[in-house]
Amino acid sequence: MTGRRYDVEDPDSYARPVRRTRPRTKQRPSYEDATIGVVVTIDRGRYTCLVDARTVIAMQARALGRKAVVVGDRVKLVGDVTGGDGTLARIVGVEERTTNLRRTADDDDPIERIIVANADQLVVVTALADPPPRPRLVDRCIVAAFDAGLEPLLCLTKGDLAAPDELLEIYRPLNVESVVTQRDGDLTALKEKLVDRVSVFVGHSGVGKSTLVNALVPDANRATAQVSEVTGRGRHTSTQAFMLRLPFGGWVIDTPGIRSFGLAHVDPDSLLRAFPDLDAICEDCPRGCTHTRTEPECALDEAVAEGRVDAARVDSFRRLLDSREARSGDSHD
Ligand SMILES: Nc1nc2c(ncn2[C@@H]2O[C@H](COP(=O)(O)OP(=O)(O)OP(=O)(O)O)[C@@H](O)[C@H]2O)c(=O)[nH]1
Ligand SMILES: [Zn+2]
Repeated sequence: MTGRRYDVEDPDSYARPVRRTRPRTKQRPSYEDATIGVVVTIDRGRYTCLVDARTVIAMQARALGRKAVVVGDRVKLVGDVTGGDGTLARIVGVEERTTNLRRTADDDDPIERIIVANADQLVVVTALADPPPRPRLVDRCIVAAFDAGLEPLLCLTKGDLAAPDELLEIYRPLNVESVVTQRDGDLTALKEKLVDRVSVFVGHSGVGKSTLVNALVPDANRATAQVSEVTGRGRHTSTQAFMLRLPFGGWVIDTPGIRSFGLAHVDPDSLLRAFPDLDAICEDCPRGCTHTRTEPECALDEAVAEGRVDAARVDSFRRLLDSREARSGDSHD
């Protein structure tokens, strides 16, 4: 078993207090000499981190407690951080996150989870045809993005099969950015949106997400294969998020295992924050107003009636609010 060689050295030796006579708080090592790495993928307790251009495999030190480490996290590494064959570093800390993309517990998975940390854009990949677009799923992705403080980007694939106009019209009132792509087509517009940013790609099976990622990161397959070789854990099962460096600057995080976004944790005001114009209007709402269609005194209705805001925009915002409710068919399969 290849995993054995990792056990030669006790992975928790760094975390253990050296002198037991000191007060507890002072026993903690400061890890001032820790190296910072970015977690690019996780597989059964092995964290693949990038330190500069080096791949370093690590495991969590016990000192970290039950704190979850996710893809995109910037972590403090100690121990052997050379990335040499058979070496294993330890994660002793997680840097504060700028964003948290999360999903609520659902039937498939009873735990609320952070999926990805520190991303700034959510690329919702949808085919214009084959398979047909599923606007409700797109809505739910957009809600997850706004709630997490990520900017949504609609990426409409298979532009050779159908025109994007109808779908774009649905999202126009929300001012969501979009690009249309097709296989072997010009990706300049998409690349311009991705450059120097950390973008999470989501989309259900068959929309052409892999085709896209492979076109953007020519050695994507090699990178994932290499990691499974280094971790000695067999071929990458393709169920874990995987962060890849874009050759033109920035990162993409492919999320093959994310089949749905549970949204029960999303409260109306966190979504409202993504709509500053509507947010300002809602200052006049009664306390506890949820701004949905059924609210009798929501200030949005008055604003629409007085022509202070585009009715379609309010409608679209409320459609997003409604999409939080779970329904069968919300999975991306
Ligand atoms: N016509 C057309 N077909 C495309 C385009 N992009 C991808 N496809 C095809 O659509 C199918 C699905 O593409 P994938 O890239 O495997 O899709 P995926 O979203 O990664 O799907 P999974 O691998 O199941 O997660 C493949 O047969 C592709 O060749 C496109 O722009 N136009
Ligand atoms: Zn309201």
